[in-house]
Parts: sequence; C-alpha cells; structure tokens
Amino acid sequence: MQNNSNFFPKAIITDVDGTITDKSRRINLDAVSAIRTLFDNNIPVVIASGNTLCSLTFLCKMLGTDGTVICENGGVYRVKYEGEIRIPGSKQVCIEAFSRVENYYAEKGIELELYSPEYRFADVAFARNVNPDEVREIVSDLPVVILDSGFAVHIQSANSGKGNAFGYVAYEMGLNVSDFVAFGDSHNDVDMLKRAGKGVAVAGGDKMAGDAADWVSSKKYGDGFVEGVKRYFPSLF
Ligand SMILES: O=C(O)COP(=O)(O)O
Ligand SMILES: [Mg+2]
Repeated sequence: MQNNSNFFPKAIITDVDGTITDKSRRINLDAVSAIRTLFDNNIPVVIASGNTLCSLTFLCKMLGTDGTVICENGGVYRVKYEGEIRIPGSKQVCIEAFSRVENYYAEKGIELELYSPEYRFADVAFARNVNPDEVREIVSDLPVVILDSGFAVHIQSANSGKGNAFGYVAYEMGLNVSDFVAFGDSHNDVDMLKRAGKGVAVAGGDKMAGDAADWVSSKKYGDGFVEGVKRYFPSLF
C-alpha cells in the first residue's frame, strides 16, 4: 500500500460481484460506463473475480476490455484474450477438501449446492447455506483456504488467492502492483486490496474488505466503484 498523495495510478483491478454489481448481481450501468472511459483512455482494467474463466471472458467482451482476467479467486488467470490460460491453483486438493465438507454436512442432512463445477479449473465453489468459519474448521489441516465472497464459499488451494495472481498478471503486463487501484467488497478481495497501490472497498461490502482498504466509498456497490474511479482518475471525468 502507498500512502503518498502523489499517487498516479496506471491501471485498475476490480472485483465483480458486489463491486460493479448490486447484491443481486445486477450490473451497475454507471460502472460499465466508467470502465469503458478508463479503457478508452488507455488505462488497463483487470477483472478479478471468484467467477469462472468462461463467464469473465464474456463479461470482458461486453464491457469492452482486453480480456485480462483473474478467475476462481486467483486459481486461474490470463493476460488478454489471446494470452495463455495459467492455472496456479490445484483443483485436486480442493476436491478432496470438498468431499470431507460434503460428508460432514450430509450427516447433518444439509446438502451443498455446487456452483458451475463443470467450468472450474482450480477451485470448488458452493452456496452459502453453511457457515464459512465452520467449513474452515473442518478442513483446517488440509492445504486449502476457505474464501467467502458474500456470494459463494470457495475452497482454494493455498497460495492461489486474487493477490497472488495479481502479482503475476501485473508482471506480465509490465506493471507493478503498486501502479494499480484495486476495488473490492469482500473477504476474497483482501489480499488484492492490500497489495495494490491503493485499495478501495465499496460501501455495503464486508468489514474485512473495509479494514484492508486505503479508502471506503460512501456510496454502495457499483455506485461506490464509480465514486472511487472518479477519485483516483479525476482528469478523465
Ligand atoms: O464468485 C463469487 O463468489 C463472487 O465473485 P466476486 O469475486 O466477483 O465477488
Ligand atoms: Mg465481490
């Protein structure tokens, strides 16, 4: 994190759900417009989410970015559409951990709903009908981390968070993480918010994101994202 007031960011990295969407995952149209303004002014926009590569590729096409994405919370990343798909995460350890979690809850009569398992290369994501802290406890001896995006619980292999992939992506782009403003709303954004030159947490998100950020917007979700973009790129608006 940088604290100097002479901070001139060269790029942004942003979370999706809860940051450029509202709580029901409807995209904020002013956020779309702000992303387009940035990109059209040669400010790279990296999309970093717990979502899958195929859904984020489609989102990038619609937004009009160059396709640079961090997916599955850092389990997968790619620089530009034509870049190689890189998979620092290990799905096998996540599947093993999930099977333990699934059995634990099955004994209590609770079924876990997987999210798009057929499209995931690296992590396991499921519905938040159980407590993420309890899930963490169940697999505490395994080489996995449990992330809570506020929209899903994710099982990741250790060292495959958004923050790690952020470092790799920035390097491939010829930038430093300190050149970026990062935007997020949740626990799964914490390492990314801390690594960036400036971290912005949008209002309405969880406390951990707010604590990790340099600045918290006064407006919620996508409106907070736009507020942050205008704050750090005033000359473009
Ligand atoms: O996939 C999720 O759990 C939510 O994704 P996010 O990282 O864009 O908030
Ligand atoms: Mg989010």
